[in-house]
Amino acid sequence: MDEKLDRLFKKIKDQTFYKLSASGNDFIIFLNFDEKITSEEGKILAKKLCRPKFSISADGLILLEKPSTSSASFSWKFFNSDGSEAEMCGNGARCVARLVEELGLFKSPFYFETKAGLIYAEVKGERVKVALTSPKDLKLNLVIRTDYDWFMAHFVNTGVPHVVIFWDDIESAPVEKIGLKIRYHEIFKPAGTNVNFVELVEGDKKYLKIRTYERGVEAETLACGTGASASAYISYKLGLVDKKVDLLTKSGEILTVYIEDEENKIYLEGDTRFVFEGKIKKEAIL
Ligand SMILES: N[C@@H](CCC[C@H](N)C(=O)O)C(=O)O
Repeated sequence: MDEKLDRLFKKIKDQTFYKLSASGNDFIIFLNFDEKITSEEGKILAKKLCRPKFSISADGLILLEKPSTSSASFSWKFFNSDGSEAEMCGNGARCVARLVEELGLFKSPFYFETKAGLIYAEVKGERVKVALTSPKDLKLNLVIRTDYDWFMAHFVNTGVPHVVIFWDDIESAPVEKIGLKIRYHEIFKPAGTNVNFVELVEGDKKYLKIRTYERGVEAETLACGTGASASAYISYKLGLVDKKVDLLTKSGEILTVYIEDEENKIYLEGDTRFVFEGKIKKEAIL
């Protein structure tokens, strides 16, 4: 094992890590309130521990840390499984809120700090509701040309960037083929974007079907909270759905989004699962 990894393993070998899942979007979480694990080490841990088959496997890794403001109970650093740091993660937010409540660290409702801003969380057993940061940079009716085809799409930032494309039959949506092309499309440079495919249900303004190609996972995930929120918000702005929408995710679980347009607020609610806690073995980071 190289010296850097050896030093990192010595730092974390006696620490408990936690694994939680929010509608199939799963995360490894460390309590890093002493900030022993640096950001650079968080990036390494995400890339090593999120690997399926060779390690724990997850869509992202989260370090919980002290807040920089008294209006927050804690802060976090969020890393995608490719090691890239993201400003926000809706399902990750639901998982950390469930964890800190279960561990008795904080009693919800509370706020916590992310790079996108303060996130409000309410925990009721396995069900967690979070308020995202206000949606920004809304762009409707974009024509996105790729070397494969052109697409009518919409864009909004719900803490992280999201493109939304309406698709007739979600089962047949080329999520990874087209997702990849749009995720890196020049109009979204340099940060890139997540890409959501959304199917409307005839005559039902309370229900959508969604699949998401996720930036930083560089694949389709089973659910994406900020993606569901972006898709519901854009559908609402286009007059296609009501203020409360249930979204059927790839995992088969339902995420519910509430749009408080007057406050420019989006609430995301769904179930969470607390699936594991334990210590890391050295081979998990080799
Ligand atoms: N799955 C997350 C999104 C996490 C961040 C995303 N991968 C990005 O880098 O933009 C969610 O539930 O919002």
